[in-house]
Amino acid sequence: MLIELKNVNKYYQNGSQRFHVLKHINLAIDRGEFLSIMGPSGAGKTSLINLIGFIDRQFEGEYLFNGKSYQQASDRTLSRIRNQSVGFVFQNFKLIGNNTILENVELPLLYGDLSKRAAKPIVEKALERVGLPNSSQKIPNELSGGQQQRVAIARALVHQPKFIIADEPTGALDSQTSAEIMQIFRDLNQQEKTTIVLVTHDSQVSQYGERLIKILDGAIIADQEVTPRALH
Ligand SMILES: Nc1ncnc2c1ncn2[C@@H]1O[C@H](COP(=O)(O)OP(=O)(O)OP(=O)(O)O)[C@@H](O)[C@H]1O
Repeated sequence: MLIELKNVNKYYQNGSQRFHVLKHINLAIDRGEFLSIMGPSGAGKTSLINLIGFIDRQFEGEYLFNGKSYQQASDRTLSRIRNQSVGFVFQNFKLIGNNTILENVELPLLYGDLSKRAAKPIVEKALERVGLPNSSQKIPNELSGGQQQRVAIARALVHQPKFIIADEPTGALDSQTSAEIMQIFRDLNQQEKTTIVLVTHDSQVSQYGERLIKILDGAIIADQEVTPRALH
């Protein structure tokens, strides 16, 4: 199992108030899965993926990644694991505006100690993979929203992470562009066996995955297979 959460509980402390944001979460995600997470605003989706993505480890219970717990690891170890293992894609792309597309996408490789010269062909290939050849010298503002999200996907993929976390990746896109972006995720999952954990409000978008969990008030209330029929 790639990811295993065992009886995870999380609380936010605000002054004297203690808020139970994740309740008894048991969740196992295998290599190669494409899991969508749905739930209303405030249900705890972001809290859950922050934990899975090694951003947050203030929780009770167990998180095993490749069978190993990092709950007691140093901050340095945790960021190393995060940089090596996870590719993040966000709703608002989070590209660096003053940097070229090449500079944005090469970052995870430079963190991994590759030289710029060695990174360049890998970046070009990743941009081609997401349908954006010949744009590496542009800056993000010269691209459409959908194109910027393609760049963000290339950046998330370029260092071959163990899994991708996509947090509302279509939230800022029109429906046609959303469908194009979701098709890229589906292709990555089906052709390259990329493990994907996707958060969405949009039930249409959740149908691109193969498994759907629903959370409500911090608890998983459904865990179901997405049938191909549901695609239409
Ligand atoms: N740092 C924090 N301190 C206290 N409460 C918090 C904190 N972060 C989130 N919360 C609360 O926890 C609940 C769950 O938040 P979370 O962001 O995980 O939900 P979400 O499902 O991702 O919502 P959205 O879809 O709006 O992003 C919300 O009620 C939120 O107000």
